[in-house]
Amino acid sequence: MATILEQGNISIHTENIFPIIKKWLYSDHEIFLRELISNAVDAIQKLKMVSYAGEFSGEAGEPEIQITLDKDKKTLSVSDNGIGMTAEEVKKYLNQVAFSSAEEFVEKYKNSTDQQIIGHFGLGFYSSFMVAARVDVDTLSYREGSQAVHWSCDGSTEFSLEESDRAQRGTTVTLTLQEEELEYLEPYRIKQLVKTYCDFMPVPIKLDGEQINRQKAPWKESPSNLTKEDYLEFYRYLYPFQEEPLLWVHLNTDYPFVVNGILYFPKLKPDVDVTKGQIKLFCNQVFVSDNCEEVIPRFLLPLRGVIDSVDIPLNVSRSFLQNDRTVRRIADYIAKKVGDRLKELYRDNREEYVRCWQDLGTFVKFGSINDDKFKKQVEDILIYRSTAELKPTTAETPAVEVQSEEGDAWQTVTPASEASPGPSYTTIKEYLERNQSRHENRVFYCTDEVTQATYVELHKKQGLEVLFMDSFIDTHFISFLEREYSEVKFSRVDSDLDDTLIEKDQAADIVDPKTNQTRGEQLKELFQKALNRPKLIIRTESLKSDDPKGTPPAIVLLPEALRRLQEMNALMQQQLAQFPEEHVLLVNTAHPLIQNLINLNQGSIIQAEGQSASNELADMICQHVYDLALMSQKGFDAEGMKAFVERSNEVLTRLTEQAAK
Ligand SMILES: Nc1ncnc2c1ncn2[C@@H]1O[C@H](COP(=O)(O)OP(=O)(O)OP(=O)(O)O)[C@@H](O)[C@H]1O
Repeated sequence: MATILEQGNISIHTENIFPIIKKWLYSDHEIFLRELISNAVDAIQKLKMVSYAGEFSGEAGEPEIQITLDKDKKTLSVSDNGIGMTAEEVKKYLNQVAFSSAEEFVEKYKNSTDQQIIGHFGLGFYSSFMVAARVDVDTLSYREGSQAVHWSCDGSTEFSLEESDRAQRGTTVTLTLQEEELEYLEPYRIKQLVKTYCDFMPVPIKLDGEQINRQKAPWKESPSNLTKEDYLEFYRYLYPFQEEPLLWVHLNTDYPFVVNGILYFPKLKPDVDVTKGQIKLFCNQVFVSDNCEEVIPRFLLPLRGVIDSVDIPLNVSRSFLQNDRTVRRIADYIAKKVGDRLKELYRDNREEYVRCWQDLGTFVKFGSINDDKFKKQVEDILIYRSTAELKPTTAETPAVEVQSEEGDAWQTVTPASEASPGPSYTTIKEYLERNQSRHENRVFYCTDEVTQATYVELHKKQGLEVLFMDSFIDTHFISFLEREYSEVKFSRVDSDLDDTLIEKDQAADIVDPKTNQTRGEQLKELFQKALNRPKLIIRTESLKSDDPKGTPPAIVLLPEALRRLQEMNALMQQQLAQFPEEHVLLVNTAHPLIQNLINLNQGSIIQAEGQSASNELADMICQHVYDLALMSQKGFDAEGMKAFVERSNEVLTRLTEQAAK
């Protein structure tokens, strides 16, 4: 029989602390394991420290934590080969420190209705009583000549302390589980918990001899020790079966707060919910939370990876966290690092920057709209694909100031590819400077390269530079740019035609003595009659070109203000913008087809009263020209498509009949 060293009452001030602990956050009982393993890790680290300090000269052995499950005895034990405790320490730490921290915690939160406590850290050792009917601690201190001791407590405020015959240094905490907590005897459940909370703890955690944690936490390593493959491997580990990230940033600072972490830029998809964070929050390699929406700026939510900081308060509510000064400074630090990373890539590897821009751009734009500081940081590296043929970008292009701190490493996923001309990219500033003499303070942009191809081509042919603003965030971003550059007018290529695209057409003004109408008026009337759309505005202009056949016979224009109104209404009603009936059909009088049309129609006027065959054909061709112009603005509905096909066949039949005559 072991010598009983002491029996007594644990000094606590809150009566019946156990029922409160047991009830505390029922769903979070599982954190007891995290707490026990954290204590075991601490005990192992402490042994290292006393060893370094020369206070321990014995054999430390390989650090390790063992979890043992015994279904018969209904026990779960966590065993470490750390520093251990003397009888005095057991009394001090388990009876007083542990209890007082548990008491303090319960005191603080027992009336709290806010269940959103971020980490539930600090409950410590006594969280065991959430699941255990009895807790036994068997421990032997590293101190020479120590007597091993056994502490036991059955959940009441009474404890017993006896001598133990334990021979190995370290501590074993054994929980005899309550009947309703027997799930913690299942190996799969323990593996799952270790994987969630303790995967990156720096000591091997073993269950039945098998190591069940990954142990290595790359974010704690020096960036210079990590290869590209290490970063990628870690990403795949955290987010299996996902596309490779574009690039990453390794956070590593000790002052004025401690933050470590690796943040990855994933490829952004329009359907990704950017309001849901996927960055994992850790505290000293212990998993805290699956998102840290309160810790990082909103616009950084699309990023993935890990942030680890002991300076983020965890026993607080999420709303408190948001307003915490240190947390806000940490958030600013992270945003700045991300901005620096992008600037560095822009400066050092422009090709790579451009390659990733399709995805990065959305992110950078989102950040610019949402965060003024970030906007200032990245405004010079916001680029747009342009129709201008600019010189291939090189590393010598305007340098961007990048602040780098020792220890921060920036890596890119793909090495710079061989220089290839590729598409040109420009900043708005460069665009405005380049085009100042031709169209001051005016930016032409295109939101859909395919449907707006005709318009882009028209601009290009006349040497007007068009920017592609075709990512899903760009509609919002253009409004943002307009606020930023208040003196600049942004016009979509299909909103109106710049004067430089139009030639003064003398012929259109000639009055036909037979009808007393100008050619322009005749055409307008012809189209009005054929199309019969009262809201349609018909304009006749001669489009400038060396080869009129190369320009379209007609185009549909949608005035900028009108289109935006439409888009806004649609947004408010959460619908897709409908194509407004009120739009402009610009008929290109320079095109041979339009010239022929006038002749065809005139022929019919002379020929006969009423609707002649050529009259009919002219009408049909008008409708056809309109349909073709409309096609680049909107698709046909079923009826429109049917009419278009039928008319195409009819027009072709008539034309072939005429040609065969
Ligand atoms: N496995 C162990 N080996 C050695 N000492 C231990 C062990 N477990 C607990 N202790 C001692 O008991 C004390 C109380 O533990 P407890 O978990 O309640 O609080 P803590 O670890 O100090 O802080 P926290 O509340 O953040 O967990 C510890 O500080 C430590 O000195």
